[in-house]
Amino acid sequence: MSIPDERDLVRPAASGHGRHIPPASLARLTVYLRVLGTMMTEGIERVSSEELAEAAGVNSPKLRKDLSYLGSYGTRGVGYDVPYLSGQISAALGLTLDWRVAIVGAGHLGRALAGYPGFGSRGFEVVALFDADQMAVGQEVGWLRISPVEAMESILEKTRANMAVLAVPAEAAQGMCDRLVAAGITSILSFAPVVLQAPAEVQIRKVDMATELQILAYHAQRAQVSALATDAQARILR
Ligand SMILES: NC(=O)c1ccc[n+]([C@@H]2O[C@H](COP(=O)([O-])OP(=O)(O)OC[C@H]3O[C@@H](n4cnc5c(N)ncnc54)[C@H](O)[C@@H]3O)[C@@H](O)[C@H]2O)c1
Repeated sequence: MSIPDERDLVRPAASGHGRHIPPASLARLTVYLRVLGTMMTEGIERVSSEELAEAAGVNSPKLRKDLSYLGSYGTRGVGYDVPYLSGQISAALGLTLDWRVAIVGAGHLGRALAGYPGFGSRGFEVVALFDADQMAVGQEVGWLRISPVEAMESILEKTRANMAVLAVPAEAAQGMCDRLVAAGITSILSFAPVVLQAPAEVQIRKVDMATELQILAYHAQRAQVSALATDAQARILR
């Protein structure tokens, strides 16, 4: 490992807490958190910003900027304290809270999410899985049993769910969103390909793989065009 830069030691700075973190930085913080988690399992206690940035696939000025949103700054020659920084990012992302997730819709996606073992270690516990299909109700997915959507409100209360995932068809999404909001859920991740309406205090995140693929295709096409242009220029100069 290289010698850590002393600016790398992260200290809490009261002024930084509660600052708005831009979405791109927020996304990168989750990557730093994952990298730091791996470092902790490897017993690494300190890391320089260059090493952390390289492991996360970003440049170190960007990493420093992202960490500045946590109210963190460093002191020359020490490096980041890995467990401390990890705790600091977790706190900023709200992961030290108890997130109890209910999944609505136990089809292909809902079952895959409910059966994924990786959420627990990242602070999310799937506590309920609902479906409208009576044939699906009662089936086991991992350690969960699919509950009837008719009983959703009482089960949300009993399980103290505070976050929901919508994995229902588009036509059912708004109705289920309304019921979740009426039941007090204010954080919803939706996979349904539809724009959902909800009060301003409700956070809705939409996951749209098709959009992501389109963006990927756009970048791939631009890279191709630029490679062709470079090639053509090289031919002319030859
Ligand atoms: N965002 C993405 O990248 C992405 C990818 C795949 C699928 N999707 C979307 O995710 C959703 C689920 O996809 P899927 O492949 O799992 O579909 P699916 O048909 O396999 O599952 C949908 C499930 O929802 C249940 N359901 C229907 N109405 C319901 C209601 N009111 N309450 C509770 N359950 C209800 C159905 O019985 C079914 O089990 C769809 O809207 C789909 O378009 C999004």
